[in-house]
Amino acid sequence: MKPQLPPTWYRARFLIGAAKSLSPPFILTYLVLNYFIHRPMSGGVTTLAYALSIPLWIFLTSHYSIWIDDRRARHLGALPIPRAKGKLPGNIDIMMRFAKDLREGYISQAMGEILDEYGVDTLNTRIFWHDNIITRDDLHMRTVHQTQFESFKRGFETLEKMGSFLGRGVFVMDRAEWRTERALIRPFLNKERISDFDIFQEHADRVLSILSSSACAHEPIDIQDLFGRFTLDAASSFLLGASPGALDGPRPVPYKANIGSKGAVTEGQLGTFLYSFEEIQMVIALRWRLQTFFPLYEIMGDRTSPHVDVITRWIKPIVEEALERKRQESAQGIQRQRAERTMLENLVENTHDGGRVRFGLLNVLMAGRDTTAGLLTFALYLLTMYPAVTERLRDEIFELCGAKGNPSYDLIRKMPYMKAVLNETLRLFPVAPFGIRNAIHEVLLPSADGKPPLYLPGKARVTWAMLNLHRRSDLWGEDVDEFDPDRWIDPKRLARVEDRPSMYVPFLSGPRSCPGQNFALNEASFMLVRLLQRFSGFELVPEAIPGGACPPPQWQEGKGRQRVEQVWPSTAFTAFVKGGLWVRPLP
Ligand code: HEM
Repeated sequence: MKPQLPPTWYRARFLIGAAKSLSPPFILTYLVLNYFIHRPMSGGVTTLAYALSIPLWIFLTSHYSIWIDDRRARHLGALPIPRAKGKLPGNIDIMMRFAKDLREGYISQAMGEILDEYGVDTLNTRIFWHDNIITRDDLHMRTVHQTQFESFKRGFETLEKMGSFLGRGVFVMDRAEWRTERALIRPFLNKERISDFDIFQEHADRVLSILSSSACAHEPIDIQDLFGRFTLDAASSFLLGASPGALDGPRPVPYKANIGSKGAVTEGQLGTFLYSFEEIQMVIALRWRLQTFFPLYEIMGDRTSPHVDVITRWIKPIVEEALERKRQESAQGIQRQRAERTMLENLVENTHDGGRVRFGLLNVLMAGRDTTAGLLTFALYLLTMYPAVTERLRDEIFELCGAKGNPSYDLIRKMPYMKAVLNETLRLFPVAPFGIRNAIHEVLLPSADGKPPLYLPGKARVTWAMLNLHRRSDLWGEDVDEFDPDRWIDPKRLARVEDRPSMYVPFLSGPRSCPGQNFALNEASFMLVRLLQRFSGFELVPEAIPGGACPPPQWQEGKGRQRVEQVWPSTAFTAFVKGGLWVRPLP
C-alpha cells in the first residue's frame, strides 16, 4: 500500500497534488525551450510559454481521457454519460452553483436545474476535469447501493472531509472497518431495544410542557429547534444513558432571533454543544461542495476544529467515566449482559480506546439526531399547510391511542395513516437528500427501455440526488408536488411504488441502508401522537421568521413546490428549514 499523509494534512496534500499536476507541463516546456528551440528567448516569452503550458496540458490530457473513455464505452456496447459544458474552465461555474445553493438556494435546486437543462437524469459535471456524476436515476442509484455495491467506496476523501468530526466511524469507513463499526451498532437498533418507548416519554413530556407555555402566552415557537433538542436528548439517553439537557437550555426568542447555521440562533449559544454540532455539519457540507479545492478555503486553519473542541469537551468526560466504570467492574469480576448495556457501555466492552468510543457515539448521534428532527419538522410543516390531513391523522390517533397517554410500539404499528403521512413527508423532503460514493473501477449503469447502458469510468465520483428522484413526475405522476398521504393507501397508486421500489429510498437500499429506520419512524410517530393528542393543530407564523429566511418572492415564479413553499427548505448533511419553523400551537 502507498504511504498516505494523515487525513488532517489535507492542505499539504492539496499543495503536493497541485505541484504534481503542474510539473509535467513545466518539465515539457523546459525540454522544448532548451533542447528543441535553438534560439535565445526573452524572459517575457519564456514566462508566457510556461503559463500557457498549463491550460494546454489540461486541454490535451482532459480530451485524451474523454477519448479513451468513449472508446472503452463503445467497446462495451455502452454510451458515455452526457457531459456538462459549463461557461468557465473546469466547469467552475457549475461547482459555484452547487456551493451557492447551500446558503442561497431552494433545497437541491441546483442539481435539479442542471439535470433539467441537459434533459437527463444522470450527468457528468466534469468539475475540474474530473468525472463527477450527479444522478436522480433510481436504476443508477440502485447499481451504486445494491447490485454493484462492491464496486464503490466512500474513499479517503470522506475521511479527509469528515474525519475530524466522525473519526473512523461507520459513516466514514469502507470494507472491513465499516463492517466492524456497523456490527457494533446494529444490536442496539433491534426490535427489543427500539420498542422500548420509555426513553422518549420524559423528553416528549418536556416538549409538551414548553409548547403549552408558549400556547398560554400566545407566542410563536421555533418547533424545529425544539425537535432538534428533543431528538438530541432522546438519542443521547438511548446511546449514553445521559442527555445534554438540550431541552432545558435557552431557546430562540420569537421576533428577536437571528438566522443561524441552520435554524434560528439562540442568544449566547456560541460555544455550546448544540451550536457546534450544527455548525460543524455546515462546514463539512461546504467541503463536499468545494470538492478538491476545499483546502484553499481552509488554508488559514481547519474550520471544524473549534467545534470539535466544544463537542469533545462535552462527550470526553462521559466516555472516560464509562471506561473507568468498566475497569472497576472488571476488577470486581462484574460482567453485565448486553441487554443491560447502553451503546456506550457496549463500545467500552469492545475497546479501551476512548477516541474510538467517542467517534462511534458521535456517528450514531449525528445520524440519529438531525434526521429525525428533520422528519418531524417537515411533517409538522406539511400538517400546517394541509389541515384536512391533520384532522384525519388526529382521528386515527384518537381512535387507536385515545386522547391521552403514551402510544405503545404495537399501537403505532397499527396506524396506516400515520405511516402514510411520514412516508409522504420523506418523499417530498427526504431528510438525507444527497450521498456520495467513488467508483473503484469502471461500471455499466443500466438504462430503462432497452437502451444501451451508460459507461461510468473508474474513479468517478457519484452524487445521488434523492429529493430530485422523489419528485420525478414521470415516476410519480403529474401531482408529484402535492403532499398527498393517500398515495400510500390507495392500492392503485401504491402499486406504482411496489412495482418499482427503487423510486422511493429515503433510507437508501442495500448493505449501507439506514440501520436506524425503525427507531426514527417510531420516535417521530410517538412525538406526533403526543402533539396531536394535546393540540388540535399548528399554524405557521411567517412574521416570526428571522430576516433573510423568508422564501424569496421570485420562488412564486419558480418550479414545482418552490411556488407554494411558505418556509425555506434547505440542506447541509440533512434537510432543515432555514431560520426555523415558527408555529403557534392551536388549543
Ligand atoms: C428520518 C430519519 C432518518 C433518515 C431519513 C435516515 C437516512 C439515512 C440514509 C439515507 C443513510 C445512508 C447515508 C449514506 O450512506 O450516504 C443513513 C445511514 C445511517 N443511519 Fe440513518 N436515517 C435516519 C435516522 C437514523 C437514526 C435514528 C439512526 C440511529 C439511531 C440512524 C443511523 C444511521 C447509521 C449508523 C447510518 C450509517 C450506515 C452505514 O453506513 O452503514 N439513522 N441513514
